Amino acid sequence: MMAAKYARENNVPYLGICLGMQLAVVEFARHVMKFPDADSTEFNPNTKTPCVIFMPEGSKTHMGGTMRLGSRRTFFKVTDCKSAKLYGDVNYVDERHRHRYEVNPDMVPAFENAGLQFVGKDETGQRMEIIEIPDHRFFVGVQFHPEFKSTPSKPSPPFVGKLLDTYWKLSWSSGKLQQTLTICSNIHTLPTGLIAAACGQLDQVLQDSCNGHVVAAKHKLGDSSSTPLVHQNGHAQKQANGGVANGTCHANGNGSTHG
Ligand SMILES: NC(=O)CC[C@H](N)C(=O)O
Repeated sequence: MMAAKYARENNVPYLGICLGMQLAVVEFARHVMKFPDADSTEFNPNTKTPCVIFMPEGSKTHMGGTMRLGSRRTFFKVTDCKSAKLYGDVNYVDERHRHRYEVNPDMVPAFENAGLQFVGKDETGQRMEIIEIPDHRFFVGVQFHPEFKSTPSKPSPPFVGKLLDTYWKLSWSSGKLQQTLTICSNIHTLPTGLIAAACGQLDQVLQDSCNGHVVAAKHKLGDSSSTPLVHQNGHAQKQANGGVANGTCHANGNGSTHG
């Protein structure tokens, strides 16, 4: 909660996942909306300001069966937001879930009046999936777990966005993000991989760096049309001289070694 407060007040990039989003909401209620006893009923069942409440899915009582679990759909309700841009301006995303408590839907209008946006919701509009503070450089909370679908060569968009914004204070306004990424992608430094990941081109960059080249990513954010050219979990054969046969390389290992 202190980390969320510090990030919010000091314009430090913040990505809250599941409980991280819930705590950011409680923090916002306490310190922006001035409800000192705001809480999650998970921690204080008697709070007079229950901003996060038990919202079971499936059984309402059976322990173990009350969890909102697995892949669920999130619809973007605000199209001009950072999360929608990161996911490639899609209408919805499917991400994995694992929780029982959620933002109290009855308090959403009050939160929105105070400047907290609920940019992603489930199909009923009752379950809050993504929050953002529009005035902040990068303050994003997700009720789902983006890490579950994140892989080395296709990192999840919220993580890429947080890292990109940490390295550069990006301009997220319409049309500017692509321009900023194009400029950044010409800098041949560590973030080349990050840019490539954001553009769905990490496979290409890994392939080219195996061949001794470093290339700038050119495709637009969210464009996943590039064809993977390397083994992501692969079986390329490493030669005795330490080289990799056929110019192939691994994103995360498991190659066999000869000699
Ligand atoms: N995965 C989590 O962070 C769980 C958050 C919270 N304890 C819930 O069940 O809602």
